[in-house]
Amino acid sequence: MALMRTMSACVAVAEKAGGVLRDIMTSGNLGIIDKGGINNLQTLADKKAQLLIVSSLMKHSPKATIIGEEDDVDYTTEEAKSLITLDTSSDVLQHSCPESLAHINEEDLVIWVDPLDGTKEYTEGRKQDVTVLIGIAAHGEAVAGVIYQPWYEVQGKETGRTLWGVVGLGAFGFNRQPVPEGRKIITTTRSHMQQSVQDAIDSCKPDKLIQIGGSGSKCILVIEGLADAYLFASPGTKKWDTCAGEAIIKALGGKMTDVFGNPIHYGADVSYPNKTGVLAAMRDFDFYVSKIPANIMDR
Ligand SMILES: Nc1ncnc2c1ncn2[C@@H]1O[C@H](COP(=O)(O)O)[C@@H](OP(=O)(O)O)[C@H]1O
Ligand SMILES: [Mg+2]
Ligand SMILES: [Mg+2]
Ligand SMILES: [Mg+2]
Repeated sequence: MALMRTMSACVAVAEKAGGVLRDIMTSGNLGIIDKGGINNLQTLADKKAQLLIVSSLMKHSPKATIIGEEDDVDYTTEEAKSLITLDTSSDVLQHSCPESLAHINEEDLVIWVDPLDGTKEYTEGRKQDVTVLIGIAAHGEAVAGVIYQPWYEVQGKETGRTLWGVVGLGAFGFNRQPVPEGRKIITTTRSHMQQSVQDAIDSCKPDKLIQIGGSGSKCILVIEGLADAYLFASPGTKKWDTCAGEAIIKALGGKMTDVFGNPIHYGADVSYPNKTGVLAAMRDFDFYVSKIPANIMDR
């Protein structure tokens, strides 16, 4: 039961954090900082949303390990206290914990927090690419996750939406399109393109390529059947980019690994970077793995 209790808080705080992203975008004062490297930005929204998420979860689930993307956030301030919420999601709490995860205790949980995924796109006003990601791992595996999309449009209104899932229970909050047999639409980065990424895609000979910002947004394309694979043959993403999406994709019967088909480990002491890239698909997973050249990351 610990997992569902913590998950219910993760869903509620992801939605609240989405409100922070909307408010800061509306204010027009993004406070953009360059963290170094290629298109590796931070804004006031990344920091404030992480402050809200992590201080709330520390209070709600104090025995869990919580790891957030931004490393310069001070949780001891008055602002941190004022942002704490102990809200939970009744949508989550109305489900029982799947049998396979019922033995997990709060201290077994590692929560990976990406307060704003798609920061580069956020700074460019590409709001549809932006998500809040909170993934929960237990014994090194992604087991539950929430993706909140603050600017998702319903009938022309930016109402936002929440996708969440638990392995063994299922996933909720989206519509999966029927997908034609054998179709190969690949989605990948738009702001971190590299030769190795292009080469891996080319060897899969896709019918179409969709380049959008954010790891969460690309997971959503795969989840909804608008893309068949998320392929990024490069280092660059970190555990907080992939944990939530992996859990939801797995809950639906799909798979996410590195580009060679090796599992991604999410234990508290793993190194953050996904050094050997990301591959996710709901079907034909082995096809994509079979097309990746063994030396792809050396290019
Ligand atoms: N070369 C790189 N350097 C730093 N971050 C990278 C990166 N490649 C990908 N990422 C991070 O991975 C996430 C998805 O990237 P992309 O949009 O290129 O697919 C983004 O998360 P954030 O926006 O949370 O930082 C992005 O910053
Ligand atoms: Mg970032
Ligand atoms: Mg991210
Ligand atoms: Mg981020």
